[in-house]
Amino acid sequence: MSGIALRDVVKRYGKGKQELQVIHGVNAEIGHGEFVVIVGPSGCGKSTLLRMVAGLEEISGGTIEIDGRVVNDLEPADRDIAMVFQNYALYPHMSVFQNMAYGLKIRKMPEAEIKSRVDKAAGILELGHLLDRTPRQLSGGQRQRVAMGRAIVRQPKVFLFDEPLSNLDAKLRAQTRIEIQKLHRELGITSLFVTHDQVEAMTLAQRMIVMNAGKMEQFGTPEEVYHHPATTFVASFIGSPPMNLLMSAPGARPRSVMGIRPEHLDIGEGGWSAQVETTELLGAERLIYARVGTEQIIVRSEEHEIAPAPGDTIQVKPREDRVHWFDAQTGKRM
Ligand SMILES: Nc1ncnc2c1ncn2[C@@H]1O[C@H](COP(=O)(O)OP(=O)(O)OP(=O)(O)O)[C@@H](O)[C@H]1O
Repeated sequence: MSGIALRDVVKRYGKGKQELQVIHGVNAEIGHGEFVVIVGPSGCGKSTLLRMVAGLEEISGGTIEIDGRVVNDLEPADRDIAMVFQNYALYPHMSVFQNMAYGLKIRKMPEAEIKSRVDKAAGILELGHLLDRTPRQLSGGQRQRVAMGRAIVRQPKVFLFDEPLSNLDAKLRAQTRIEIQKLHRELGITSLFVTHDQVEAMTLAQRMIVMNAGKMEQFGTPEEVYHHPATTFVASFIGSPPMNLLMSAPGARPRSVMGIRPEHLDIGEGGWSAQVETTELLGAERLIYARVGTEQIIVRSEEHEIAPAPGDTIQVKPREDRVHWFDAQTGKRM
């Protein structure tokens, strides 16, 4: 089974006084054919984790297995992985065909097999009509597809993606996201995908690893992570706008943080009195920024539901079955 297992994985950079631990014992089992996204803020260690799987960074502690085999001491070329980077790293003087074929050529694969693999990948990625162009003659999205094509032709056990969409504009990013999903459905190759963008993570992942400061905060499906965040960090990182986290709202419990998503605060009679500070119309919905006592809250309402002005008082009521409780000290879900 060509899954990936991370066991107590640790990373330290530097030596002696300069030593800095950036990954603190990560454990995760990624199933055969699964698409897993590693998401977290800048500097949380997600690229480092991916680069350790790739063999581009030494593993300071623990083990990484690919396909049931410990790869800690294997060179990147011997790990049967293919990586797609943010900067596509295409050879500018080679054609699209040559770029996609290059990795197979240096492995001395027969010409006919190379041609058949490149043609097949070009078909899947709709690059067939561009094979004679050089990267300069392509759009950003097309270049990214060539970079993916180069990974596909290798027929690796595992795909590793390091923020591959971050150089594309918003529209192209959404399109390429759909292409990557399609590709995964067709090829079913175990994939690890790094991004700092929670929307990208939610839409692409079968399961996601949420990282914070070198630790794994949660590993679950997008639904689990959204509806049952394991910590206050996950609650505020996933979801836009983030979950309201309140220490002193009416009904608060001692030493606890109450969590309630903006869409789970109903406007109407009863509940909390909230002073409106400002509102934002986003099209079909409106965000209302308000104050309950000393707490700041965000309410998400339907556009037609209510249009309060700054200074207005509205009544908001948390849906009881949608309230989350976290330990105020540890931030963990209770
Ligand atoms: N070669 C290095 N030497 C020392 N520290 C490093 C090195 N590479 C990364 N780090 C540190 O390790 C931590 C994790 O970095 P990493 O690049 O994995 O984060 P990231 O989550 O991928 O961030 P980003 O989204 O900004 O790329 C950071 O604090 C970073 O400064």
